[in-house]
Amino acid sequence: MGKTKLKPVEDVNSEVVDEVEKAEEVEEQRNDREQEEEQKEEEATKSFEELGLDSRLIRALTKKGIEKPTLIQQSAIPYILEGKDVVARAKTGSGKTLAYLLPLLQKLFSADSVSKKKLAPSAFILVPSRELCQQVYTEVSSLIELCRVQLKAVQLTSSMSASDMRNALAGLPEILVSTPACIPKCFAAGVLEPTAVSESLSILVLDEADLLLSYGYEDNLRSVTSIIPRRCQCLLMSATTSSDVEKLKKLILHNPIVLTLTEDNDKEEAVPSNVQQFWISCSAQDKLLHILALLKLEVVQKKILIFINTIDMGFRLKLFLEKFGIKSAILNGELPQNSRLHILEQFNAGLFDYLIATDDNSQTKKQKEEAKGEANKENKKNNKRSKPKLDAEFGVVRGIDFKKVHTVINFDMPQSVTGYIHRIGRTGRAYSSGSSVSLISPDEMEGFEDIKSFLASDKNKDIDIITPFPLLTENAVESLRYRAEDVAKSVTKIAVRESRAQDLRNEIINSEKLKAHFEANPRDLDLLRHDKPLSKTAPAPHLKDIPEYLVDAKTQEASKMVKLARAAMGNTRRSGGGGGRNNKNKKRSRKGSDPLKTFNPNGSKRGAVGQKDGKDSSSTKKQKTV
Ligand SMILES: Nc1ncnc2c1ncn2[C@@H]1O[C@H](COP(=O)(O)OP(=O)(O)OP(=O)(O)O)[C@@H](O)[C@H]1O
Repeated sequence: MGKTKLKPVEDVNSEVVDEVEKAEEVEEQRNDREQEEEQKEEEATKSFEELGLDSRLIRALTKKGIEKPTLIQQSAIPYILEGKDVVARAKTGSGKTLAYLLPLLQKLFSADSVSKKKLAPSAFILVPSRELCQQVYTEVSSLIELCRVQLKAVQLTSSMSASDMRNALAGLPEILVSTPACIPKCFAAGVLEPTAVSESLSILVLDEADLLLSYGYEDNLRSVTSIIPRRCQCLLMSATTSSDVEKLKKLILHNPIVLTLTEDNDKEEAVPSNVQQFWISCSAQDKLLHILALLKLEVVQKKILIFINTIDMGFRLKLFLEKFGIKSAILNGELPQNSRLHILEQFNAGLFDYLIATDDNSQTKKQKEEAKGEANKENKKNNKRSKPKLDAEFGVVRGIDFKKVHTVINFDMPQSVTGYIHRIGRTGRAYSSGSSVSLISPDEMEGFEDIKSFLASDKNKDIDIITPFPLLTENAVESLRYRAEDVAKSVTKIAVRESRAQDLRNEIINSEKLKAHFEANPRDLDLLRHDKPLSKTAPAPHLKDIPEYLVDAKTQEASKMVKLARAAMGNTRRSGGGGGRNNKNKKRSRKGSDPLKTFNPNGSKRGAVGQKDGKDSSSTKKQKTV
């Protein structure tokens, strides 16, 4: 039974038109900024050749579909090739990984390092999480393979046994990718000799530097820095600034070049301008209803990454969506490592469209302590209902390159501005575009205001960079209320607890299978699916399909446009985004196909919003935008 009285269509329309106008203003500003940015980039664009990169690397990049360097790559590569220590801060998704990997590899190409195998690696790349470790290792290995050079990279994780670590290092790799915790572990196990490291190490990279200390790696880093030779080149990469980065800078670097591609005085730059940010106000209980409306009425584009703050909420959401025939997968720090990596790979490969993730920002600090405590308690058998062990090196948000995510949904709001920036940064990577929708309950409003005021441009303080989501009418949401509330009631705490335990058991079994499978077929992605239903009963047919009479005309149109846009964007997607600024026209056409930028609640004809003001829609550049 609907609790809220439905508004007359005219009221809804005028509300939507107001939203449209506000959104138009923001969009105008965004367009101007983008144009300025593009102009700046065009003026400053250098090719990879001009940056002094080796032809083998350039060929490898071409094979990956990457043709032009991003701004941070243009700035950092020449300095790194010169041998300078560099601190680089640039927004999420701006290509920082290649900014250090390309010159690092080029330096190792030199005959000296290739011919004389050393007793310890020449380069250490230290990252805060296992997921990132895997990602960087995959990237560096593929570059080595494509360049056809005799270099070897290995990755170590602190869960590896001493003998596994010894085996990994036996081939005398030039590059070691790991979390900082592994290095002291290698020293303690006699797998690496500190003196050999002092002699061999020529490059040290600290990636996602802003996180390394907060993840509790300070002691580990100190034991590494105590043996770093003075001649070793040190690189520090981060997306946000923090006192931790300053601390690391002092601890490790010598007269570094500091490259800052996000400026403090223009903080909205912290989030890429190709990400449109929206919000929806609703009560905490109504969040399930709103996410159902967003997904079921298809007014947001896939693929979609949904952030929640607790593992239980993740399962509740998955079970809830499942009842409506929406399949999703879950990613959290309680899952075995192999499963996590596999879930990421499958999501990136496009095997499923919805991923529900908890991130480090919301829980890792607290849970890390729990994780450490759990590890210490591991042998105590008395606690029958002890919580599952969490991985202290889990980190799904920071630095992870989710491929082709179009929409990020904050089902729960992150607890800090930095957390928000990193979450939103999972879309709009490199040259692609994306959007975000945050569901804000009254309790979260204060934090949301903080985020908004942080992101507000100093130049335009009054313009909200995060605007109300325009494609969901109240009528459309209310039409689903009865079903949503009914189903939400059926997802009980017990059902959530049982599903969580069951999922963990399944993934532990999967993880063993995966371990063997990955060894035999490292590239095979299709062994196990992670978006299987948790509930034993199939979704009721009447919940799976929303009948047309329940959806108002505006929402139907919005949904149709989102679908069309998706198809169009799929067909016109640029490979790797590498065409960069040469593809300006393509960029425009992508934008033209984004319904969040073209939807007009007054009717299907584009330009009607401009016409409402008596302007000729065809003559106004920004007539269309929402
Ligand atoms: N020059 C380029 N042209 C096109 N795509 C690129 C380029 N450089 C990197 N990319 C792609 O952009 C995506 C984001 O790159 P990367 O993960 O290095 O970003 P990042 O700056 O490290 O982000 P974060 O701060 O979130 O870690 C990757 O998929 C990468 O392959």
